[in-house]
Amino acid sequence: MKFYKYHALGNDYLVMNPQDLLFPLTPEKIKTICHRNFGIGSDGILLGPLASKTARFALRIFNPDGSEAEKSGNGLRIFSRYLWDRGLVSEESFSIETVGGLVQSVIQDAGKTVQVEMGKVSFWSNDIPVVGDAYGGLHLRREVIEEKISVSDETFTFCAATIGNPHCVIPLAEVKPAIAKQYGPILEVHPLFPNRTNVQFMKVVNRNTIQIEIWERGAGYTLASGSSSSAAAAVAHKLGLCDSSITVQMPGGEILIQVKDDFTISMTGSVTKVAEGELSAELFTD
Ligand SMILES: N[C@H](CCC[C@H](N)C(=O)O)C(=O)O
Repeated sequence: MKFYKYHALGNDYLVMNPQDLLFPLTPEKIKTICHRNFGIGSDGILLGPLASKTARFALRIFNPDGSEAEKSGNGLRIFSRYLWDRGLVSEESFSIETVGGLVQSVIQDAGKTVQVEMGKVSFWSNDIPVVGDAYGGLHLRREVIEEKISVSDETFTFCAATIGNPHCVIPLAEVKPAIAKQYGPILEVHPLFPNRTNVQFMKVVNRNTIQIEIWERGAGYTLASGSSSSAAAAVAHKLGLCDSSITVQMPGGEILIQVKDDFTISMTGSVTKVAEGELSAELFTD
C-alpha cells in the first residue's frame, strides 16, 4: 500500500490514495501507521482524492489518535501539492471539499508554496461548539471572546473560534513549548468543548506578527498548524491587537495569514516532500 509523506513546517502527514487501500482505515490502523516507533510516524493521514459533487476533489483528514478532523490547513497545503505532483490537477487553482467546508487552493513555485482560501472563521458558541457561558450557565449562544477557563492550578482568559475545526486561543505575554505541553492536554478535553478542541497559546509580537505554541486535538504538541494559525490570527484581529496581514511564527516556521473584513482567511505557507513508499503487511500482523 503506497504512502506519500510530506511536511508543512514540521507538521507531517501521509497521503494515502483510497485506490491503494487494501483494507478500511480503522482508528486502530491509523494509530499504528502514524506511530513514531511502530509505524511510519506522522501527525496524521490525508485520505484522498475522493469524489466530490461540489469541488474538484474531496479529502478526509485523520489525526494520529484515529479521530477525524473537519479541516487541516497544513494538511490541505500538502494534499494540494500531492495532487499537483501526481498530475491529478491540470490547473494551479482548484477546489477541495472537506468535512469542514470547501476550500480553494493555489499552487505556487511548483508546489513548494501553496495558498489556501480556508473559509470563514466564526466565534459563535454554537458553531464551534462551546457550551456553558461567561457566567457558568448551561449554554448561552454568544461569541466566545475573553471568557474564563479553569484547569488544575490556573484560570486562563480565552477566545474560541472555528474554521471548520474547533480552537481555544489563549493570549499570553510570553509563550513556550512547556506551557502547551502542560496545559494543552487538559484544555483539549475540557467539558466546555463537546467535540474537544485544538489549543493555541498566543503572544502578540506586533500589529503584523504573532507567535503561537500549539497543542492539537488528537495529535498533541505539533511544530506548526495551519488551522491554528488561522484561528489565532483571527482572534488577534478580532481583539484589535493585529492588522489584517499577520505572520504567524511557530517552532516549525512561519505562515502568512490574511484576515478579510468578513473573517474569511487566506493562508500561505510552504510544503516539503519527504518520501514515498510502501507499507509492509507485517505492520498490521502483531
Ligand atoms: N488536529 C486538528 C486537525 C489538524 C490541524 C493542523 N495540523 C492544521 O494544520 O490545521 C483537529 O483535530 O482539528
